[in-house]
Amino acid sequence: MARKPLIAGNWKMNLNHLEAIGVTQKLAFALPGKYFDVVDVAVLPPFTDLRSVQTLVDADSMPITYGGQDLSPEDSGAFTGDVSGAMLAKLGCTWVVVGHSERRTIHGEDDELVNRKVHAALRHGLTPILCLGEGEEVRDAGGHVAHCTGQLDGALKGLSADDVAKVVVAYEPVWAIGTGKTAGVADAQEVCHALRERLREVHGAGVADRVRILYGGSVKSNNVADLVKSDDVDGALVGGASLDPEGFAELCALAAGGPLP
Ligand SMILES: O=C[C@H](O)COP(=O)(O)O
Repeated sequence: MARKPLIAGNWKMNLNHLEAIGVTQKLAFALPGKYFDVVDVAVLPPFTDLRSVQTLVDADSMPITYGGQDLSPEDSGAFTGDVSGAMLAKLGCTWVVVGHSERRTIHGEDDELVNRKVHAALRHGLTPILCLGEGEEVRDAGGHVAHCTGQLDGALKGLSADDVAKVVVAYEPVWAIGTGKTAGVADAQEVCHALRERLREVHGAGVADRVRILYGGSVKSNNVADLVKSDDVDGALVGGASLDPEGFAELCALAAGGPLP
C-alpha cells in the first residue's frame, strides 16, 4: 500500500514566536506547491510559537501542517505547566509528538505515561507522532528490535484498531539523535520493518499497511532520500536540520524525489 511520506521538523526548544514566523514563511516560499502533492510537510514548534504559526498558515493558506511537541495526559484541571490536547486542537494542530526520548530521559516518562498521552491525543483528534528507540547499550547487546517492539506495545495499549491506524510511529535510535551518527539505511529498515510486522501481528494487516513509520536521528539532506526509499520508512522526524528553512525545504524536496530547481 502506498503511504505518503511525512517530513516533520521538530524544532525542540529553539526559535521564539517571532523567529517562528520568519522560518515558516521562508519554508513555504522555498518549497514549491507541487512537492506537497508528494510529501506531507510539518513543523513542530515550541508551544509559545503555535498561535503565530497558526495565524500565518491560515492567513496564507499554506500547505504546511503543524503540531506540538508534547501534551498532558489529562484534559483540564490543576496541572501547572501542562498543555492539554484540547488546547492544541483549538490551535489547529494536526500532530503532537509523544514519547520523544528527550522526554523519556529528561522528564522520566515511561511507557505507561506515553500510553496515556497517546490516548489523550486521539481523544482530541490529534495525530500522535509516537517516538521510540533504543539506547546505544541496548543496540550493542543486540536487543534493539525487542526493545522497540516492546515500547510500541506499551504505547498502543487499549487502543482500537481504528485508532492504531491513525498513529504515526517514529523510530529514533537514541544514539543517533543530535550526534551526527545516523543509523544506516539497513538498520533503519530493519527496525521499521519489525515495527510494521508487530503491528500486523497484533492489530492486523489493514492497520499495519496504513501506519506511517518515520526514521529520526541526524537526518540531513545527504541521507534523507536513501532513508525514505526503504520499504518501511515513510518519512523522517528531523531535529537540527529543520531549523534552517532553506535547508529543510531542500531536504523535503529530496524526500519527494528530487532537489529543488
Ligand atoms: O525529533 C527529532 C530527533 O530527535 C532527531 O534530532 P536530530 O535530527 O537533531 O538528530
